[in-house]
Order: sequence, then structure tokens, then C-alpha cells
Amino acid sequence: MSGFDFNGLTASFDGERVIGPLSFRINEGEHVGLVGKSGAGKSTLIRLLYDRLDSQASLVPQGLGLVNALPVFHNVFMGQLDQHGTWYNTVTLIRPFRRDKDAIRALLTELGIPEKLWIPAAALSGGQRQRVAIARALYRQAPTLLADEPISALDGPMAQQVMTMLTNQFTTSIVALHDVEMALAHCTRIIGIQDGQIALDQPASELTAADISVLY
Ligand SMILES: Nc1ncnc2c1ncn2[C@@H]1O[C@H](COP(=O)(O)OP(=O)(O)OP(=O)(O)O)[C@@H](O)[C@H]1O
Repeated sequence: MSGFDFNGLTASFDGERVIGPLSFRINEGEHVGLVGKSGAGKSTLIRLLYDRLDSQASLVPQGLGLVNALPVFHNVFMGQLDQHGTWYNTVTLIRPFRRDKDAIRALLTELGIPEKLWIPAAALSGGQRQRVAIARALYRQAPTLLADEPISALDGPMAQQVMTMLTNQFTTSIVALHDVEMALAHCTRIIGIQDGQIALDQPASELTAADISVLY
């Protein structure tokens, strides 16, 4: 089975090691929940993995990376920017094509914000902004997802729905989650990070929330 082998992952800030060295394998088809307390190194690890996977992955960064001045449509369209030529992207900036409008409107409908299609990202709430970043990742249609706390600003039912959408669409995913119950419900494998090292790595089906609480 194909997948990804990560070897010798390290990260340091100001000469201080905050990650690794870490080596592990992610198999195709796995949905990995990355858990651990604040400052453990989850965001840094997600960034390292994204660098290694290059354009093979869709990314939902913690900061979301939206362009405030642009409407929601264009922020979502950015997920496919590198899949089109300059001419197509320039025309889309001024007069988007129907097929893209229809596809992005359908995604926003699933995410409960279809009426925001032409609203600038600056005018959205935190939860709406998070859903736009999720739509951008889904629109990219990469086989692999890397996401850093993608549901932190969503209410219970929407958070559940988004996790279901993400695990249904992406063949493989690695998602940093502070909600341990959500990780157990939607992921197949849990990797626990403590002080930049892997302190736990087990199938979700073999774990309870209490098993994970030792990391906190
Ligand atoms: N740009 C930076 N400069 C200096 N130190 C940093 C920087 N980014 C992260 N760190 C440090 O690296 C360590 C890991 O941070 P990271 O953001 O990866 O943790 P995290 O597990 O994602 O935390 P959280 O759950 O709060 O987002 C922390 O000690 C943090 O202070």
C-alpha cells in the first residue's frame, strides 16, 4: 500500500529544538488525529509535513490564509489556482466561469454559507472564515489533507459535519485537533505529541479519551 514515509523531521526556533527528530509512516487511507497540549508542536509538525508533501496536499492552516479584500468565491477558487493557466485565472478574477461558480456555491451550501459567495472575506465571522478555508481545501481536490485545528471555531453539529466531509473526500488526512472526542470519533489513528516527540501512536479504535488525557 502506498503512503508517506517521513524521516528525520526536525524543527528549531532560536536554536531550541521544538520537534523531533521524528520518523514515521502514514499509510494511504489513514485519517490521523494529531493531539497534544498547547505548545507541544502540532502546528510546527503540520507545517513540516506540508513542506515535505509539497503540492500533493490540501492545507487548512491555523491562520486560515484568506485574502480579506477578495470575495469568498475567489478565496475558494484559490484552491485550484495552480491547476489553471494565467488566462483562465485572470478571466476568473473579473468574470468567473459558470462551472466554477456552481461548484463553489454547492460546497458553500454544504457548509451552510451559500449566501456569502460574493461577500469579502473581511466581512465574515471567525466560524464563517474557517468554513471558507475548509471549502478552499475541498475545492483543491488533492488526495491528502493537512489541517491545523480546522473546526475550532465551529459549533457542534457543523464541526461534526465538516469532519465527516473531510474524511469522506480525502483519501488520507492528518488533522491537528484539540477536541479529543472528535478525534476519536472521526480518525482511524491517533498520534499524540509531547514536547516535540511522538508520545502515543495507536489506532483510534483501541483508545479512550482517558488514554489520551495523559498527554495534557
Ligand atoms: N515562530 C516561532 N518562533 C519561536 N518559537 C515558536 C514559533 N512557532 C512555534 N514556536 C514554539 O514551538 C513550540 C511548538 O509550537 P506549536 O505552535 O507547533 O505548538 P502547538 O502544539 O501547535 O500549539 P497550539 O495547540 O497552542 O497551537 C512552542 O514551544 C512554541 O513556542
